[in-house]
Amino acid sequence: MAQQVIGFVGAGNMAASLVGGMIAKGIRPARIWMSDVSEQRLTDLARQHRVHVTARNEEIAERCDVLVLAVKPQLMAEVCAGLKAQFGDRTPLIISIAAGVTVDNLRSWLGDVPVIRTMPNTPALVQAGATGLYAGAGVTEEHRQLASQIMASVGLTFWFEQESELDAVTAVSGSGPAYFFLLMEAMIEAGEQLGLSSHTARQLVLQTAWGAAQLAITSEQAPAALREQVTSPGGTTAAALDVFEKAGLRKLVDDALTAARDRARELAK
Ligand SMILES: NC(=O)c1ccc[n+]([C@@H]2O[C@H](COP(=O)([O-])OP(=O)(O)OC[C@H]3O[C@@H](n4cnc5c(N)ncnc54)[C@H](OP(=O)(O)O)[C@@H]3O)[C@@H](O)[C@H]2O)c1
Ligand code: PRO
Repeated sequence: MAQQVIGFVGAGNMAASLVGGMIAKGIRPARIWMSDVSEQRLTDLARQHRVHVTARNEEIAERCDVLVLAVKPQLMAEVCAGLKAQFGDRTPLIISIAAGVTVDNLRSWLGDVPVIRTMPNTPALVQAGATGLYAGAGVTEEHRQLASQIMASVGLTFWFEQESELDAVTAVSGSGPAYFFLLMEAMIEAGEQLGLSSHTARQLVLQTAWGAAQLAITSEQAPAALREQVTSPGGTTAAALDVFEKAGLRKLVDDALTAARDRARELAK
């Protein structure tokens, strides 16, 4: 990757996951700046990752070639106003990771700068992320490659032609890790109820989740076929799956992802 300096505005959960993954992949910490309102958080990140930190977002705008906007969507307008004042004649590449916030929103606050909107997820921390990207007006092929390189350093990347698709990406993979964590929590609790120790239930559930994901990723067969291979007719798995299906799990998942997609749309307003 070229030697551009990359600044993160907002050093919370998602920014820390991206930075942790980028550094583990070999990007030099000296090329990374992070700003936040929490001095403690910055101190911890500087100690952990050896990145540059500052409490002034303006310093990121002054120093960095690429600005990754990683504050909550509701704060984005205010934060962008502070950044814009520092650009002068420079037009840094803007990469937003905020849910819902559109390229038009961002360019109305930041002016005529190239904006790439993205939706990563927290498994970026272990280079197992999935990121959707959309290029707005003024984005060059070089900008695209730079954003691809940053996000590809922490997992898979997928470019989209329609910006609206990023709201669906948010519902599927941006929020997605939380759905799987919820299922893990529920399975660990159920395992404990069935008499396993907390430690054993946790180990069994996590290894099973990891193994199922690895199998699904590496197999040429669809998840439905892999599920059928676990399910002996009249056996234990069939008994469990019958409970899930009768309770309307598929409809529940559909409703949940639609709610996430709709919330992303609302955040744009
Ligand atoms: N978490 C995810 O899984 C995920 C995935 C994809 C995309 N995203 C997007 O990533 C963005 C950040 O989400 P997050 O989950 O990482 O949230 P977060 O943990 O709350 O991180 C945001 C950070 O920004 C700080 N901050 C608040 N005001 C600021 C300001 N004026 N200038 C600089 N920093 C400021 C916050 O500090 P305080 O906490 O002290 O306010 C916090 O440390 C959101 O737009 C979200 O949609 C998140
Ligand atoms: N976390 C952010 C949210 O919950 C965006 C996707 C994952 O809004």
